[in-house]
Formats: sequence, C-alpha cells, structure tokens
Amino acid sequence: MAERPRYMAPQIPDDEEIQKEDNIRCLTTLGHFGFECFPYQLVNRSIQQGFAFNILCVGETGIGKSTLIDTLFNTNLKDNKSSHFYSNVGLKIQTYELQESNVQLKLTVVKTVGYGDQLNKETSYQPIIDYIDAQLEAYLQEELKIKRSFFEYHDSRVHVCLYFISPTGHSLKSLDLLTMKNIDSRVNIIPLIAKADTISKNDLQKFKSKIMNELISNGIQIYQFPTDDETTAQVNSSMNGLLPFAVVGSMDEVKVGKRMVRGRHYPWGVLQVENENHCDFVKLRDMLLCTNMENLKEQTHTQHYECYRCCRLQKMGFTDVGPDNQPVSFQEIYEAKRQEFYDQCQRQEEELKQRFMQLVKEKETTLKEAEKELQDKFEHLKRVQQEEIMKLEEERRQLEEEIIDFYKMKASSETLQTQVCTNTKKDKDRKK
Ligand SMILES: Nc1nc2c(ncn2[C@@H]2O[C@H](COP(=O)(O)OP(=O)(O)OP(=O)(O)O)[C@@H](O)[C@H]2O)c(=O)[nH]1
Repeated sequence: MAERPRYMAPQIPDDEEIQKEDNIRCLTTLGHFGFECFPYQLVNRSIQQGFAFNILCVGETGIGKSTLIDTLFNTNLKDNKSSHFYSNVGLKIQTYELQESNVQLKLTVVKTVGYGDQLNKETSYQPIIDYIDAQLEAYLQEELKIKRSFFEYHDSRVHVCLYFISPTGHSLKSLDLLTMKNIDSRVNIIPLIAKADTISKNDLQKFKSKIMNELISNGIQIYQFPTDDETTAQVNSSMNGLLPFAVVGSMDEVKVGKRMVRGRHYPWGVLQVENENHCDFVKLRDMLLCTNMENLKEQTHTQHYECYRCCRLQKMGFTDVGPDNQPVSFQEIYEAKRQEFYDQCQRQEEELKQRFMQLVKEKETTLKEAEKELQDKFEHLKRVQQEEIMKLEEERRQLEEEIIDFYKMKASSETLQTQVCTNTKKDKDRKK
C-alpha cells in the first residue's frame, strides 16, 4: 500500500500538544473566526453550485449578436448564420457549460432569428414576449408545486435582454420602439448600438442622445445600473449616462505593436475591441458580468417575475384583500373558490340533466310520430290489400257462375243434340 503523504506540522507549543492529546481541535491563527465567516460560506456554496445566466439577444439578422456573445465570454460558441427569408420571427435557444478557473457558468443564449426581415413587422415582438412569459410561467408552476425541486430546477427566466440597435446614425426604427415598449415590463433591457465601428465618433454621440431621447419620449424603461450600493454607485451612475453602449465584437486576434489584441483590422488602422477609447465593449462586459450580474438576476426575480406572478394569481382569482378591504387568507380564498367551483359544477350538472331530459323527450316525440306514421301506413296497406282480396273474390265468384252457366248450356245442348238424332232416326224408320 502506498504511503500517504505526511503533513509536516510546525513546531507545536506544549499547551497545544496537551490539547491534541485531549482530542481538542486546534485553530490556526490564519483562519477566520465567528460570524465574519458568513460571506465565505456563501462564496464556497456558490462556487460549488455554479452560476446560471440567461441572455436574450434581440436584433436584426447579421447585426453581430453571435460575435458579441463570443467576444463577451471569450469562447467560440459556434453558431450558424441565419437566413433572411423566414416568414416569421423565431428564437434560437442554446445552453453552454462554461468554466473560468474554478467558476462554472451555465449560460443560456437566446437569439432572435429572422427579426426585421418580414414586410409586416407589427407582430414581430410577439414570439419574444411569448418566450419570456413561458419562462416566467414555468418558474411559477414550479413554485406552485407541492413538492418543489428548485435545487435541480433549471431557472430559464431571462435575466437580461441585449437589444441590438442598427448603427444607422439617424433614429430608432419603429420596430425597435414597438418591441422595447412591449417587453420593458418583462425583462431588463440593455440597449446596444451594434457594429459601432461603422459610425464616426461624432455621429455616435449624437446618435446615443437621440436614442435616449426617443426612449424617454416613448416611455420605454431600460435597465438602470443600481446606484443604491455605495461600492458600485459611482461607476454605475456614470455608466447609466453612457447608455446605449456602442459595441464592437470580434474574435480575431490582430497585432498592435508587439501585442496581440482582439480587434477588427481596417486599412486606416485597428479597432481594438477591449480599448475603452475605441468602443464601449469593456464597459458592457464589466457592467454585465463583473458588477451587475447578481443585480440583473435579482431584478428579474423581484421586479419582473413578481409582476408576472401578481397578474397571474389575480387572474386565477387570488387576492390579498376582500371586497371590504379586509385582508383575506389564502385558505379563505381557496375555500371560496372551491365552493364557487362546486356550485358551478352543480349548476352545469343540473343544466346537463335538463338538456338530457329535453333531448329524451324530443326523441320520444319524434319516435312516436314515426311509429304513428308507420302504423297509418300499415293500416292503409292492410285496407288496400283487403279491398284487393274482396275484388278478387268477386271476380272468382263471377267466374265460377260463368263456368256453371257454361256447363248448364253444354248439358242442354247435348240433350238437344241427342233429341234431334233420335227424331231423325224415327223419321227414317217411318219412311221405310
Ligand atoms: N463591422 C463589424 N462587423 C461585425 C461586428 N460584429 C459582427 N460583425 C460581422 O457581421 C457579420 C454577422 O455577424 P454575426 O455575429 O453572425 O451576426 P448575428 O446577428 O449573430 O447573425 P444571425 O445569427 O445570422 O442573425 C459577420 O460577418 C461578423 O464578422 C462588428 O462589431 N463590426
């Protein structure tokens, strides 16, 4: 058997030796004591469990969604390009297990397919809403189960929607406004100006403020980086002022001096993706992953899910207060609902019974009428048959009389003939 590596303990003072002999555990002076250890327990547990993050990318076909996600997570997630010829907007959902040092991330990326490619774009946002709601509904259903299993449950609620705006430099398209307006109460929206390398710096600033004005004037709520935590308040509030982020994505490595950096190579030079003077990619990555990921998840749960849950439960008939504005318990509502349902069932059963009786009566009447009709028909046929029989009887009787008359006539003619013969013979005999 292989010998186990031996732990070389430092020189232990005498009193610790005594503690060891008495089986008392020694604490090292480097460790943490008391409740200052609480945060470390959370960190350890989170590392063991791993993290989950769900991103929804909404943007026109070929606007750079896949490239930006690859650049954000520094991974080639290998996604095929979409066609421009779909008749409806669809969604592509992919889940990846990523690892960076000892941190595991279950990343779900949902991307629009065919967005903005149809002539009629009025309902283009509907599949996006349906998807977001379906994930909220799935979570609600899990929550309402008696035996819940949140530990294994894959929470697919969308934590953030990266909305890719075309770098037109003019204004938002009506499709952008329509979609954002319809999803802003369901998900955290971070607007991005895609392919920001295709627009000059001056135009970009004007474009940014134009977009923000349009969002405000249309009452569209975008996600605000939180400023209630003093450790991140300053950076978050300055980042709020830089929205929408102008991003550039690229997985290509290009040489700048002696360094290799990720960027896009142009005849006029290199656009470095991770250079804050070139674009807002690093700002987005910091805000999204390093500073506010937990807040995005929290907002999803406490604001968007809460709102969805509240509406759904109200639609189901649940409420916190009764008509007299007095609090009502879940039990009371449940009992009232049960009674209401029971009464409704009784009513429906009664209605069904009445309907059934009515149908039976109608059927009986129809059958009786049909029976009477048949009986009348039968009687009529019977009468016709009897008349026919009587007629035949009469004809037979007449025929029989005719036969009797015939035989009578035959007999008398034979008698007459015999008499004539006899007279003739007598006449002959007399002549002789
Ligand atoms: N100039 C420029 N081109 C980009 C940028 N990001 C991506 N592209 C290019 O745009 C093209 C489409 O990029 P994708 O990332 O596949 O776009 P997508 O939105 O995921 O496309 P679909 O999934 O097909 O809708 C590729 O040729 C990319 O190299 C960018 O920031 N700037």
